[in-house]
Amino acid sequence: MKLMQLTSVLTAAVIDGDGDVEIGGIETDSRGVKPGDLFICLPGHTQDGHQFAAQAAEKGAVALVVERKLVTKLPQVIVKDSRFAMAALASTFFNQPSERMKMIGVTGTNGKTTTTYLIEKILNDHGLKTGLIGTIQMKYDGQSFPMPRTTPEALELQRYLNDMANAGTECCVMEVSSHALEQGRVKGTDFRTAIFTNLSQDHLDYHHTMEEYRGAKGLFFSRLGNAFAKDERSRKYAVLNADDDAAAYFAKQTAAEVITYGLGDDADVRASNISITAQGTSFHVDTFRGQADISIRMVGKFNVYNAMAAIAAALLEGVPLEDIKNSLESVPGVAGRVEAVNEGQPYAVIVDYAHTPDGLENVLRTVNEFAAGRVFTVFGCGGDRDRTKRPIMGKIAANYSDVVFVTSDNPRTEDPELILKDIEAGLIEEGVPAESYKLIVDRRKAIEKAIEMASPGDVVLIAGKGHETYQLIAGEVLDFDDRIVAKDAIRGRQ
Ligand SMILES: CC(=O)N[C@H]1[C@@H](OP(=O)(O)OP(=O)(O)OC[C@H]2O[C@@H](n3ccc(=O)[nH]c3=O)[C@H](O)[C@@H]2O)O[C@H](CO)[C@@H](O)[C@@H]1O[C@H](C)C(=O)N[C@@H](C)C(=O)N[C@H](CCC(=O)O)C(=O)O
Ligand SMILES: Nc1ncnc2c1ncn2[C@@H]1O[C@H](COP(=O)(O)OP(=O)(O)OP(=O)(O)O)[C@@H](O)[C@H]1O
Ligand SMILES: N[C@H](CCC[C@H](N)C(=O)O)C(=O)O
Ligand SMILES: [Mg+2]
Repeated sequence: MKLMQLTSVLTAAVIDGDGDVEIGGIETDSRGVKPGDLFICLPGHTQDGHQFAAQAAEKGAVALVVERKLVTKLPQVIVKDSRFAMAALASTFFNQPSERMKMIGVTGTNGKTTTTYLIEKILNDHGLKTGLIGTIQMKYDGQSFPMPRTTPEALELQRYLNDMANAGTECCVMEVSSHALEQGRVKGTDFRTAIFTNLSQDHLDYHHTMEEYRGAKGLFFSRLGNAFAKDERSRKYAVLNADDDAAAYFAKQTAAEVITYGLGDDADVRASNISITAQGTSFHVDTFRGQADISIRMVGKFNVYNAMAAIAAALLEGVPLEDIKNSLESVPGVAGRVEAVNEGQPYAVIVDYAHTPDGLENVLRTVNEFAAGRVFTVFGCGGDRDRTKRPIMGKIAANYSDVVFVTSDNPRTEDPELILKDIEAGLIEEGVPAESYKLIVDRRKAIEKAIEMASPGDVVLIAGKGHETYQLIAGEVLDFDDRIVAKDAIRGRQ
């Protein structure tokens, strides 16, 4: 495709130089440029992509997209916002892949991964070829790929969506993080259904205040298109958790048809008679397409919410409620989400990805509902991320546990001991006696210690890292999997 043709989607962009140059690919990282590429200079949070234009040229870039004119021999396309340009050019270059599939997106502080997994399962069982993009992986057409982040950057996203659509995928269900919305990573992606799970504290390092954080999530709903399009395929839906205060705000922002779920009588999809055991959760559900009694194999009231969101989304795709029920009941669980580590030991060990105050409180409430004995919680908080959540999570852990093992999550570039101290501040403020908690920097040792102390009937909850198979310490990526470490510790004791 010629530069002029590709960039014609950017009405106000100015081309300085030869617009007839042939563009073979698009790249935003100079280190990955291949001959024939168009290099887009992005102003980042730590670096300015404009500084790498010369390096990109050396590696064979044939044109640049810039926000300010550079001294260069290459033709350059001058734009106001190169992130917007990236989204527009990527979706054009890859032939608008989101218009070739039904796109379902899930945003919210907690429950995105779980909800996307449920929807993917229901739609695939129904015979709709469905792909998935999110925290754990991307998968479609029997293949899966690990993902470095929850929501890919616009350029990668359009590339992946194109691969998916070309493989015959009919629906794509993906997680849409608040970072992605704020950075415009899903601009150029045409969503049919936007789902909201819940809003609670996280990422205040990035969004600063809860209002800003809510505003970022709101972008998802305000950007959805027309609810009343003539052909059904083009209609838009906002599926909102009516029990969360933010739902009313999102409902106001959107031009899509609002479908609600929750426990209240007014919700379009509403659950009642919730019953939780260590094996799973059962509930009754009333919907705009009938009612059913459903028993899922995942524990926790919060999973009833995830299931309701999935039910609403699947009903909108025409899946009968009876089929939805069968699919939901067949899901064994999602990796690293309330995942039991079972080596035949007389106490329970559970690995969970709760890494926010609300997530931790929810999973601990659930654990307390079925724990026959004491509850031991092993957890930490990630470094280079929201610091204000640390003491809050410390308090929550103490309130719902008999003993708390405060340890490292992914310290990244921070001093691990100081992160533990931030969490301890919450424990001290709460007046938790010193014998009720331990600070153990080494996560393996903390897990071993908790498991060593467990008696029959006790529950050891290991929270924060879930499916992760690594630990990020001082810039290094070390092998670490809570499930394997816990297994070794259980076996070591036996
Ligand atoms: C805060 C944030 O989201 N940062 C993302 C952002 O980084 P940045 O703006 O700092 O980029 P930068 O390093 O300054 O570089 C600017 C430009 O120069 C280019 N560059 C840089 C160096 C070089 O040698 N050559 C070169 O061309 C870069 O490719 C980039 O285009 O753009 C980068 C490239 O796309 C991302 O990798 C990076 O994600 C970082 C790694 C990250 O950790 N993000 C997390 C916080 C995140 O996005 N998390 C959410 C999940 C949140 C949730 O749970 O809800 C997610 O969606 O995963
Ligand atoms: N609907 C929910 N409400 C509150 N907490 C939840 C909900 N669903 C899951 N959780 C808790 O949050 C943890 C993370 O769940 P999940 O991975 O589905 O969320 P996520 O939104 O994808 O997280 P991330 O932002 O890291 O991608 C779970 O392990 C569980 O403890
Ligand atoms: N998506 C979340 C993951 C946090 C997982 C936790 N293990 C950590 O490293 O903080 C984030 O980017 O904040
Ligand atoms: Mg996720």
